[in-house]
This record gives sequence, structure tokens and C-alpha cells, in this order.
Amino acid sequence: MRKIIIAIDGFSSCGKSTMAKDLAREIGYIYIDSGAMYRAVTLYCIENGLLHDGRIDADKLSHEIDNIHISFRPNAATGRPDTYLNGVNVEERIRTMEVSSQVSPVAALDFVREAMVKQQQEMGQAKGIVMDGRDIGTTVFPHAELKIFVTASPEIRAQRRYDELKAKGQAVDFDEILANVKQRDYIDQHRDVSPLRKADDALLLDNSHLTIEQQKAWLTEQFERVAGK
Ligand SMILES: Nc1ncnc2c1ncn2[C@@H]1O[C@H](COP(=O)(O)OP(=O)(O)O)[C@@H](O)[C@H]1O
Ligand SMILES: Nc1ccn([C@@H]2O[C@H](COP(=O)(O)OP(=O)(O)O)[C@@H](O)[C@H]2O)c(=O)n1
Repeated sequence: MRKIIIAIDGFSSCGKSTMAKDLAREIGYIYIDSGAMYRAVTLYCIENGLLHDGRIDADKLSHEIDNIHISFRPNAATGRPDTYLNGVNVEERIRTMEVSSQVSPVAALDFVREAMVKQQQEMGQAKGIVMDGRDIGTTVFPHAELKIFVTASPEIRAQRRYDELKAKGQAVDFDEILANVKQRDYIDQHRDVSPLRKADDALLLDNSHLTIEQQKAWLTEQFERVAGK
């Protein structure tokens, strides 16, 4: 089978990382969660006083962006890569509601996207990669051999995220999560730079009523069809 690039885009919390990570593990590809990179930049802003009451000090961030180094290292216990920000494991801290509620405006900044896209493209140079996000099939890898666009209803997506955070022991409120999911979808779809949209050549997957196993089987089938050509 030839080595390909698999781009998985779509709305917030619909299961992109779950299916991307599982497929990558099964076929021996590298898995990159591009959303984790925007989350890590947001955490940097929070921890370094660049975000106040939802306002970003974009000027200061533009001067510091080259000092923000994000990498991934495997975690044997979870079976997925952990995110590191300037050498520190931030995997847990980037998944909080505090970060979720501020990440989309940070990710809308042109210089932030430019820096992240450059790193993502370098990660995909040798192919054999599954990357999930919002603009992977449209901007990061417009020539990806397999592109998927995932969607599910906002209520179902919010319920999935609610269950996940609750299982981790975080104090969560369903309505707050639903509002966050809808707000991020809106910002992600309406920003000027690389807005969230389905690439013309992406396959659409509505997984509202699919189990994790069913969506993975579907994705594996698509991979075998394309990589086996
Ligand atoms: N088909 C599915 N049915 C039910 N839960 C799912 C499904 N796919 C993923 N999940 C769960 O939904 C949550 C969000 O999935 P995730 O992969 O993090 O989404 P995304 O990467 O799109 O934000 C996770 O807790 C995951 O286990
Ligand atoms: N390629 C990407 C990935 C994420 N993002 C931004 O980063 C946020 C967090 O991404 P994520 O994939 O972790 O989001 P979840 O759907 O997992 O909650 C998104 O809401 C987008 O604002 C982006 O702009 N481009």
C-alpha cells in the first residue's frame, strides 16, 4: 500500500480525534491533533498574561509566537500523543473549559495560523500521517489523498464532550458546553483566514447515529480503498 496523507476536518467535538487516532494506531501512521496546537497557544496566552477578559494582546503575541514551541510525545497509558508546550506536558490543561472558551478567537489570528500551518506541513512531509482539525483538507494539505469532513448535531456533540469531561472528574454544565460548541462553530466558520468548510473533494460523514466502532470501520474502509489503489 502507498503512504498517503489523511485529512479529517469538521465541527467541534464530533469524534474526529477519536477516529483519527484509532486509525493511525492501526495502520502505523503518525497522528497529529492540530486543535491541540491552537489550544496550547491559548494556554500560553492565559499563563503569560496575554488574555484579559477575553481580549487578546495580539501585538505582544505576534512578537512571542516564534518562542512558542509545540510538540507531541507518545503516552503509552492513553495510547495517544500528549501535547507539550515549550517542553512541558500540557495535555490535561489544554482540555479545560477555560481554554475551550478562548481558543477560537486566538485561532482566528492570521499570524498564529501561519505559524501553526508551517509546523503542520513540516510534520506531513514524509506522508504516513493522519491529521485532524478545521482546515487540514483545505489549507494545510490541499493535496491530501483522503479527506473526510465529519459532522453531527450540536446537541449530540455537546453530550459527548459533557460525558468525557464528567468522566475526567471536571465540574461541567451541559448548557455551557452546548453554548461553547455552537460559539466555536460560528467563529471557526466565519473567520477570514482558512474558515472551517468542507473541501470540495472531502467525503462527508454524519456520525450522529454511529458508534465509535462503526465510524472507525467506515474510515478504515476508505483508507484501504484509497491507499490500495
Ligand atoms: N460515534 C461516537 N459516539 C459516541 N461518542 C463518541 C463518538 N465518537 C467520539 N465520541 C466521544 O466524543 C467525545 C469527543 O470526541 P473527539 O474525538 O475528542 O472529538 P473531536 O476531535 O471532533 O473534537 C470523546 O469523548 C469521544 O470518546
Ligand atoms: N486546524 C485547526 C484545528 C483547531 N482549530 C481551532 O482550535 C479549536 C480547538 O480545536 P479542537 O480540535 O481541539 O476542538 P474540539 O473539537 O476537540 O473541541 C477549534 O475550535 C478551532 O477554533 C483551528 O482553527 N484549526
